[in-house]
Amino acid sequence: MATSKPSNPKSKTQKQPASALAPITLLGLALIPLLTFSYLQPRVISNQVKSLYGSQPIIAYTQNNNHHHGTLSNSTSPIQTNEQLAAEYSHSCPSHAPKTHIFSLDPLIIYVENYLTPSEISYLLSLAVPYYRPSPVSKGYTLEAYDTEIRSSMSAVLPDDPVVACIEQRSVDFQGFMPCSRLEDIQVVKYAVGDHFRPHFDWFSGMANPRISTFFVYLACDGATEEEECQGGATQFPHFEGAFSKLWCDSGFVDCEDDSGVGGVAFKPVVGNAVFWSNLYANGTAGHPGVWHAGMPVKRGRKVGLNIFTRRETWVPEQK
Ligand SMILES: O=C(O)CCC(=O)C(=O)O
Ligand SMILES: [Fe+2]
Repeated sequence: MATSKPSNPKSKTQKQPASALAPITLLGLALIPLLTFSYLQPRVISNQVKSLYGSQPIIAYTQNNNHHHGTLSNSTSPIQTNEQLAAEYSHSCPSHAPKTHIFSLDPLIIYVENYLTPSEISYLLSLAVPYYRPSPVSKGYTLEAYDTEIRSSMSAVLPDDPVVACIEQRSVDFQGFMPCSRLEDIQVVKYAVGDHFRPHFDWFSGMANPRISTFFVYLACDGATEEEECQGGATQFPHFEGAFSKLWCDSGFVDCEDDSGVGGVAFKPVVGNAVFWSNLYANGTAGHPGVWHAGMPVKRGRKVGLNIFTRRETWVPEQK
């Protein structure tokens, strides 16, 4: 069953439960031309960035079922164009049932297969293009700073958009139907060869409104040719101390040949999949040392990911 769509996709208000959908669906149908029109308009987006979008190239990704990282291939379902996807998502968010695996209870780490569909991934990759800027780092209490020794990559804060709104809704529903207002604007991050993010917490001490959780979703891991995959670029949790089944290695989700010698666990960039973790201890205090994590250097090709951060309280864009 589809999830209803807020009339303003970026209003980040809670969506209606499915049972209350009928009148809203009718209203939604009546609003389609309006929303489609609005999708084609320039949007004012978070803080600094203002831009037009709408005619980015469509990257044809297809479904991959073989659990290895790389681009998506061998589709069974047709890929929608960006325009089709935006029109559909403006009407209602489609149902989506990703497959979840608890990796660890303490810290809480959940692995999600197919968190995003191939069409959504193509869409986000196109949407991000005009917004890439060098990725900032947060240093203690200071605001944005740049230090490529700590973090080298390009980040794109995504604009107000119907597909983004549905992915945000999916992300708060996953977390017990939280209000959408707790989410930061979601961010695409792109790593070329040699790019990395040194070990860090997404939460830091002194954050007035801490990031309580993170989704990191893999959008691309590709190389020079269509068949080639990226190498490196795992998301590593060097202080993770728990044991896990060898099946995590066999599935291709965890890099068990990691040669960095630091132990812990490293998740490979498997396109479409996500790692979700809580930055908190079970009693709600931040931050759990087991989720200290890094984006390992990319050794070949490019890796693109999506950060979805949830705050404890309503997120105010200026807030760091
Ligand atoms: O690139 C990764 O695997 C992790 C990225 C990350 O930790 C972040 O952007 O905060
Ligand atoms: Fe991080």
